[in-house]
Amino acid sequence: MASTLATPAKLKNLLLNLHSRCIGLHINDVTPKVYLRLLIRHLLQISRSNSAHPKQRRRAQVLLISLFITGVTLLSGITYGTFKTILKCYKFYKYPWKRKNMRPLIRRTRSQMQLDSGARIMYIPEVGLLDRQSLDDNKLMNTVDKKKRKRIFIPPKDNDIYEHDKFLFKNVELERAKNSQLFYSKFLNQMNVLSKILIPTVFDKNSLLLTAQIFFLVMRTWLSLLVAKLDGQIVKNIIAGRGRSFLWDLGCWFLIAVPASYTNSAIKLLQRKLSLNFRVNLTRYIHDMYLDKRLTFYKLIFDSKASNSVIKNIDNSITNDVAKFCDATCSVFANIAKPVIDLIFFSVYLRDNLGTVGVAGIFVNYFITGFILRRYTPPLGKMASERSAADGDYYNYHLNMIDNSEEIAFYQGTTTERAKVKELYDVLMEKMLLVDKCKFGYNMLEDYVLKYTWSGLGYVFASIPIVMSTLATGINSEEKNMKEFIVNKRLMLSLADAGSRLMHSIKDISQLTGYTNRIFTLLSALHRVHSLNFNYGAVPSILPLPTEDVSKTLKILPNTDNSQDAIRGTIQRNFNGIRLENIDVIIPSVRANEGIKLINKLTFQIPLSINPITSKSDSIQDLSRANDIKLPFLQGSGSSLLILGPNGCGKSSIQRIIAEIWPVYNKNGLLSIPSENNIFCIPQKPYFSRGGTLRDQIIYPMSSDEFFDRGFKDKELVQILVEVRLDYLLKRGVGLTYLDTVADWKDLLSGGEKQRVNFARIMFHKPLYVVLDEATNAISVDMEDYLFNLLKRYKFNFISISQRPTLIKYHEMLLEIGENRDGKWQIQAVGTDEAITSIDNEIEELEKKLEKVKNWENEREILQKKLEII
Ligand SMILES: Nc1ncnc2c1ncn2[C@@H]1O[C@H](COP(=O)(O)OP(=O)(O)OP(=O)(O)O)[C@@H](O)[C@H]1O
Repeated sequence: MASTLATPAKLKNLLLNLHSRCIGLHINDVTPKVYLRLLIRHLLQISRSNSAHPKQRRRAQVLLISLFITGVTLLSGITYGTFKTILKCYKFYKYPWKRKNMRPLIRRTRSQMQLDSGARIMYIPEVGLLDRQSLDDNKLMNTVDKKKRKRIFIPPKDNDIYEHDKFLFKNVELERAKNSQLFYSKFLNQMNVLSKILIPTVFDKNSLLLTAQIFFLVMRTWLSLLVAKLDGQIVKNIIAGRGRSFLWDLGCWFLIAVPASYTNSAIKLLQRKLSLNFRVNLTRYIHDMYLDKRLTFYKLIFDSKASNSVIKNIDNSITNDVAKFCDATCSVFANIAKPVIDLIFFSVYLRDNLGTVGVAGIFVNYFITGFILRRYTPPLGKMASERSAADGDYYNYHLNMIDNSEEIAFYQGTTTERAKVKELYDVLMEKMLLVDKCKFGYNMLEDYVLKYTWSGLGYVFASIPIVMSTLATGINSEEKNMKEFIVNKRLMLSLADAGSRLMHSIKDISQLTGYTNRIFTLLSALHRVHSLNFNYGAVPSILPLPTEDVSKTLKILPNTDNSQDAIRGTIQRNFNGIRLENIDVIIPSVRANEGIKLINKLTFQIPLSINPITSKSDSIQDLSRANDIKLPFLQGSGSSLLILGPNGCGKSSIQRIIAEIWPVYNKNGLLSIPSENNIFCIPQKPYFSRGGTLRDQIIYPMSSDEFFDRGFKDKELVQILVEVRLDYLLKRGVGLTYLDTVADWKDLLSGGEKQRVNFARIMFHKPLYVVLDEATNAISVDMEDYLFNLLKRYKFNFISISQRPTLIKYHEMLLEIGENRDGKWQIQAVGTDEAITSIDNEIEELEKKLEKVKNWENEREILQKKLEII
């Protein structure tokens, strides 16, 4: 009993003694209320006063800083907790339906909204980590519905930035900086340009994160310094057998451990967050150029660097390379900043202990070893880039196989495909193994130098001051020496660690160089193609194709001297019709207008007569009217043109020129087209978006969000499906649920059905002008007849491209492209419906009469024979 009573008294005594012995503070009669204030005031006093004992002063400083850091950590934790609690209470009252487990009054079904400014707001379901792990997919979807959604604001695209950056990229590409600078580094120049995308302004969120990271890095180094000192102090106390001081220092040790562990986690979190933010910025930047109205994603195939692996496997570049680049940038920054800050702090501190010569010795050692390591670093950047390319090739080939699985199965092409996949896999493995093989020797050298040589030398340098002071004074104070040695050794090891991390980062920088180069190549290509002056890869001074005329082959292109001027045709938009005037249809290539010419000076227009005044006003009205399904069908002039010609003569290329995805090279070529809402091009190969519903396929390229936003109803789609005779598809589901079915429609629908969906798209969008490329070649004759009559009934103006003359009867005009591939063509009016029907009838009558000719001849012979007998 006595001992239990004595224990609190003993503890109290210990605490009082600790205060008075370690920092000279007497707290016998102090109440807990005033204790903290008194302690801080006393610590401040001692740490400032020159008369205080140096030991006490240092202790006071350490304590003050530890108290400050712990206070800040606790305060930020409490503030965050309070904020979260207030937020929860607010939501609890703001959304009563959540409390009562009811449905909200207005339910958001769509994932994004477009604002007037061009900005978008997206809603992403937030599902906690635990929920994800414990639920299967179906349950997950249900839970997502009930969980809160995260709101993401995407600012509108600023086109000026892209126009401005285009020149920055071009300058670095042309290496203009090389001439004006003494030291030129391609990597640094590329990184300089890319950094403006990663951190656009000084006050950007990312620069704040970066500052926070630097702050925590400095704090980490400083805390390590404190820990090193405390370590030495603790060892000294143990050896001297000072229990109280030992306990005091141990208390400080645990106190410092709180901010130290917080700092380490914060550094990792900030590095990850920064990397993700960089990825968001970069991906957004790429998407803005790659997926916009200038059709960069299509035109990239014509870029001068289209054969580069970065552009060839652009899917891999946009997804994998961007992520790797952002991770590598952040980790290189942390890997360099950490040791550099360590080196500065530790060397300043060590200079007091080891002297200038000692620190200089350490740095000379660093530089020599750094030089050796740099000398033997394998070209990791290049290898990383090659490995990434091989990765992309392998992945892409698999993707290609998935896309064309049915075709390959029909051809029984498994063996060939397997050989190709194996070859690509072997290349990938070889590249990966090569990287590891190259790293093997280097890692050995690195380990020997950094781990063992440096720590060995560390012991030498750490022992220098002890040996020197022992020699000078002749006294060997074990206790003091032990403390000094422990502190110096810890700092030396930290310094060696910092130095080795700096050396390790040589390898990381080398890898980063590879990724930077890939990303830079990707962005330069995107800038080139996105530019309004994109010249479809025209290169000046390229010889024209060899022709029969030898003298011609020797001639250097006159028109492509300046590649910017390669495209000289004129495009007139918002025209109330489609008109081509003197247009040379040329395959885009490096030879520009000297490339392969498919059709010469093509000239035609639909409708036949266009009033230039109505053209202007109609095009403005059309923008608001064209897509409104509630309005009756537009009563266009119903003109039609059929383009006939043999395979490969350039029929689809005319459609490409009308759709503005191929250029008009010749100077006197004039292309006049309606506003983009009024023209609809149906490509030869039907396209179906992946993972979409049947509704998404019918309304493509409109999104289902827009469909509902604009007040369209499913029943209108049903009406359209009835028109194109696809309504039987709906019977596969209950009610209209089949419209919501998500499937791989490209594989699910038959060839003819796919083409009929194309007609449903036309009926839904109701453009004034339609260009159809072999849009009915998989459809039966009676259905084809019905669909063309449908187009005529609703008075669409349409251009059909085909090689079947049977389609002539559905068109008013016929454009025939020559059989001889000499670029010649002719256009003629086919006539009205009545005329064609009458011609058809006449032909039929004549054919019937011809069938009877034989009978008549037989009859004549019989009659003649009878006459002879008589
Ligand atoms: N991106 C391209 N690069 C190089 N050549 C191309 C490209 N696109 C088309 N061509 C070539 O242009 C020529 C005309 O192609 P186009 O698609 O216009 O033919 P078409 O008359 O529509 O033939 P078909 O009736 O078989 O569809 C073809 O010889 C084709 O190989």
